[in-house]
Amino acid sequence: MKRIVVKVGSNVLTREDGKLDVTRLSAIVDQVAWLKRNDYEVILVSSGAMACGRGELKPECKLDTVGRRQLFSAIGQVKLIGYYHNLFQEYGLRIGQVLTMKESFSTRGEYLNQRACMTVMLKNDVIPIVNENDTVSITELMFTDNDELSGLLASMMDADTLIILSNVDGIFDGDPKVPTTRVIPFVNCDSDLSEYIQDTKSGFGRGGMITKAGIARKVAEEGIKVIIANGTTDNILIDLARRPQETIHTEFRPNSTPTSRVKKWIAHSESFAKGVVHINQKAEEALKGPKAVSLLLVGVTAIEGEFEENDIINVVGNDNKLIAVGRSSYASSKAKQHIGAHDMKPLIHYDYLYME
Ligand SMILES: Nc1ncnc2c1ncn2[C@@H]1O[C@H](COP(=O)(O)OP(=O)(O)O)[C@@H](O)[C@H]1O
Ligand SMILES: N[C@@H](CCC(=O)OP(=O)(O)O)C(=O)O
Repeated sequence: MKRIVVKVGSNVLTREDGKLDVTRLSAIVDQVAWLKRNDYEVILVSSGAMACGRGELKPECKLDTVGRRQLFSAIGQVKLIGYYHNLFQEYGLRIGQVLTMKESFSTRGEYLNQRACMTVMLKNDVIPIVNENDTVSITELMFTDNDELSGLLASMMDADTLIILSNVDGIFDGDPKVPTTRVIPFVNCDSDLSEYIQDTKSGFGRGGMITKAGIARKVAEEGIKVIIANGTTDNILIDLARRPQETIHTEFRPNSTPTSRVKKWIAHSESFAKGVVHINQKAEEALKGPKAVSLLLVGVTAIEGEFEENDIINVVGNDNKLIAVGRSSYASSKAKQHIGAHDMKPLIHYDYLYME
């Protein structure tokens, strides 16, 4: 059985007037039902709460961005999940709602709890329908958008494929509005797409194509195939499953050596880091080299923050650019005492070191 995470973006589910496109939502349900009949396990990450709420009421007074988000998503999520419930029920399929937030993945324990929740649903043939809990996740620890959430889930659930549905056919080799630009069919983990992607977002989306491509690359590096395709195209999910070669999309080719489960967790934990470790040029070269190496204290030049053994820490080079994320084998107090020291156990063992 193949496990797929399907992310349906705001732009797929929103009409031009900002309200929910029920016809499109229904078409997505039809396609997911087809996937289920064809032995795919599906986790659906669905945006659309705001779109659903927007059409429901006119606020009594002028609201700021946070207030609007809280109000509309609170009303909208109920309606959104109601549509999914009714439409999937027509196919005899059971759904479950998962509202989550970035903080719910911040420790290994919480991460495993989220995984257990999804696993028990899949085992019982329930389709998880996931969205960020927009009513309460308003801090800087918000997901950039649901692309980030779907990448995290695909990685956490060891999915075979992550399909990100947006309102474009894939990543274009220039501005998608220019008629001469074309969709890039394949992207390798090490390709640089920065010259192609514009810093524009479609009407109702949050992250834009830059974050989508960043997430896609990270997930593909972990050994999961990532597809970016157009969710407004009829039967796109069925066509991607049945005749991918003839179906327009961008595929991020998965790395052939899959990442271990614990590294996958670390890979998506950068924002929960409790400390920052600065390393010298030689250490940076060693980490980036072809051999698998641990980070030794001898290459460390400075340590910021207070952390305990097993906390997540970020590793930066001379230019302060993030090089790696890892799990510390020391508390910061002890590590700071031994900066530059030889013959000590590694600060981050290779098994717990994820290179950016
Ligand atoms: N090179 C590119 N190829 C495709 N889309 C691009 C590119 N550069 C920028 N974009 C923009 O990214 C948008 C999709 O991202 P986003 O607004 O976050 O959608 P969603 O809500 O579906 O996640 C497209 O509508 C397009 O305007
Ligand atoms: N959680 C929000 C959507 C977040 C968002 O816009 O994400 P995206 O569809 O990736 O641009 C909602 O349900 O309205």
